[in-house]
Amino acid sequence: MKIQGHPWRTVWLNADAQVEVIDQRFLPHELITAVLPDVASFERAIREMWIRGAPLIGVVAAYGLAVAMRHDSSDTSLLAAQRTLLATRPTAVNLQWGLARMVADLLPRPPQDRVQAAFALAAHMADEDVSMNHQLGLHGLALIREVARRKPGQRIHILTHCNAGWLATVDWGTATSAIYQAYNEGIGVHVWVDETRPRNQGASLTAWELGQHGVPHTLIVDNAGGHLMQHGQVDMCIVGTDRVTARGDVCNKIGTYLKALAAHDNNVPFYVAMPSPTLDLSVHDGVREIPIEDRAGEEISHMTGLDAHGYLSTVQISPTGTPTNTNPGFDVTPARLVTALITDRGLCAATPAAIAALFGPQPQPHFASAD
Ligand SMILES: CSC[C@@H](O)[C@@H](O)C(=O)COP(=O)(O)O
Repeated sequence: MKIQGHPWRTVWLNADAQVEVIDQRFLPHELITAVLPDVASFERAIREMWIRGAPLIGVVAAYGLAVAMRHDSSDTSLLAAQRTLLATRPTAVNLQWGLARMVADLLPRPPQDRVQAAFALAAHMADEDVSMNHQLGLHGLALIREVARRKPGQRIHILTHCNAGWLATVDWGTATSAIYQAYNEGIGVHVWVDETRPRNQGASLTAWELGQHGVPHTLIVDNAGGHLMQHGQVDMCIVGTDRVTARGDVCNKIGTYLKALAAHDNNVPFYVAMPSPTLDLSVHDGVREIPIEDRAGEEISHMTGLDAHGYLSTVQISPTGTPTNTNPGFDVTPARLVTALITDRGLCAATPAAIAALFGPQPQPHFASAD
């Protein structure tokens, strides 16, 4: 998508053939990029959320293995890099998926062929992410067009949570892909952007990227969604996901579940945009089986933003010593609250039968243990 009119992706190979990313920690206030020269820098970039969002984590991790091969293309180096990167964030299945796909391709090759093959596959995965997101956006677009037909001349209000925009992917985004495509064809969309405490990905990232593209939007506090739904001000919710189970449970940023409950209570359709790599057929009961990332308490007790002089600064908002040791990064929305999954293969009911029919059995990936 565009930043100040110029097309960008979130990850690319620069003129020196180094992997470069947008360092999202500084958005929306500063647009800073970072070069990732070795596995340690990839580990930091994923763990400390310089880059984030399930699809992007998968692709950046794939590039991390390519860079590892450049330094040492042995089996030992490949598997060690896989283990290191796999341990960075537990919830988004795309991380396992991206690493496993790379290892399955590289391990059978002689070490001297691995660097070229690794960069080629990582680039292919980046391009594939872009086309899958575009494709699933077309299926979401059909849903938005349908609402537009029922409300001629009126705005279509779409609520989204966290950032499942292009910054969470290589391009287009998942939840935002349909929104960008609807906007591009002149449909009057308006997005309610949940701020998404504690890290505020909605306020800092979704609001920024929608604004850069010109999509009308309003930032709301996380607690406002239910009220807006009760007053008929939300036509549909579209969120992204970090992992969908074989029976259709959806893991996504903390707070998604509450939005799904409110949507259910108010007959507002609740859609989940899911590219194929985010489906994990090895998991059924999302609440019991998906590992939920436990994050630092400072995300609750502190906030970062611009101060009165325009400098980025961090302030404490809770009393010194208040316990903040419970900070789950994600929650699971049970399948029964999901109206449909918007996937690159088409719309899919969040049921075991519909998911199996559309996605079939997955080949077993080659996973290294994270411990
Ligand atoms: C297309 S991204 C879907 C999800 O990854 C997104 O909504 C989300 O939960 C991101 O979490 P984050 O912790 O910022 O990586």
